[in-house]
Amino acid sequence: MLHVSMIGYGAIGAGVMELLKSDPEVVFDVVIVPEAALASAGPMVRALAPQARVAVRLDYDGVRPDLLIECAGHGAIEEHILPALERGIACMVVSIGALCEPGLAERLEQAARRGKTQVQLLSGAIGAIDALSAAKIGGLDSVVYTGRKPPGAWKDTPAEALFALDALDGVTVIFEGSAREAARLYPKNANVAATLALAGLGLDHTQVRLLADPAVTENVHHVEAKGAFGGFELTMRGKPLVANPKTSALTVFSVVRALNNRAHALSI
Ligand SMILES: NC(=O)C1=CN([C@@H]2O[C@H](COP(=O)(O)OP(=O)(O)OC[C@H]3O[C@@H](n4cnc5c(N)ncnc54)[C@H](O)[C@@H]3O)[C@@H](O)[C@H]2O)C=CC1
Ligand SMILES: O=C([O-])CC(=O)C(=O)O
Repeated sequence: MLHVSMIGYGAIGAGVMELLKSDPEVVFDVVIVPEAALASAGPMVRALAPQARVAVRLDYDGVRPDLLIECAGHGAIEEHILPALERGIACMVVSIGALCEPGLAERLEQAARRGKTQVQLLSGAIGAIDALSAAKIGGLDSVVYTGRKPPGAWKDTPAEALFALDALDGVTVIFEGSAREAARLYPKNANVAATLALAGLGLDHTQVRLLADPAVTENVHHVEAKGAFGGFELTMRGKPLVANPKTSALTVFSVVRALNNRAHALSI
C-alpha cells in the first residue's frame, strides 16, 4: 500500500483522486491546499478519500508519506517539494515548466541527493519521453516542438494582451523561441515544452512554437526529434479537461499511471 500526500486539489488533483478512489493500493493521507481553500476543499476531498486530511503543509512530526506528489503550480515546488526532498521524502512533479527558472532543476537534484531520495518529473500531457531521453544518450541534433491550442486556452496568459483571442480567424503564432523563454512567459501552457527540453536537448536548445488555432478543439502537441538514433515525429491530440481547458486529460492519466507504477507489483 502506497501512502500519498498530494499538493493541489484543482483540475488534475481532483481528477487523480476520482480515478484512484477505489484502489486500495493507493491511499491519500494528506491533500495540501492554499489556506483560503481549506474550508471548501475539505468536503470534496473527503467524499473521494474519507481518511484524507486537508492541510496547508506537511506535518513533518507526524506520519511521513511514502510519496509527495505536486499537482498545484510552480510556487509549490519551492514551498513544499524542496523541503520534503531534504527530509528524504520521494516526490513527483507535474509543474515541469517551473524548472525553467535558472538553477531550480539543480536544486531539486541536490535536495534529493541530500535526502537520499528521488524526484520524478512526470511526462504529463506528452508522450515519447522515454524515447527522447534514450535518444539523448546517443546524441540529439534537433528537437522542435509545436503546441497548438484553441484561442480560449490562451486566456489569462500574456497572449491576452497581445491578441484579440475571441476574434482570431486563423492560426496565430503566440510565441516562437527557446523552451526556457516559452516556459518563463507561458508557464501554464509550456509544461510540455519544458518536459521535452529536460528530456532532450535542454531548455536553451529546444525550439518551441506556440499557436492559437480557432480550428482546433484539442491541445495538439507535435514533436520532431533527430539525432544519432534516427528520428521521430509525434502528434498528440489531447482532450482538454472541462475543469481547466489549459490542461489535457492525459496529464491526469499520467499521474495515475505513475502512482500505479509505484504502488503495484508490475510496473509499465
Ligand atoms: N506536465 C504537464 O504536461 C502539465 C502540467 N500542468 C501543470 O500542473 C499544475 C496543475 O494544473 P491544474 O490542476 O490544471 O491547475 P488548476 O489551476 O486547476 O489547479 C491547481 C490547484 O493547485 C492549488 N495550488 C496552487 N499553488 C499551491 C500551493 N503552493 N500549495 C497548495 N495548493 C496550491 C490551486 O489553488 C489550485 O486549486 C499547473 O502548474 C499546470 O501548469 C498542467 C498540464 C500539463
Ligand atoms: O496540454 C496540456 O495539458 C498543457 C500544456 O500544453 C502545457 O502545459 O504545455
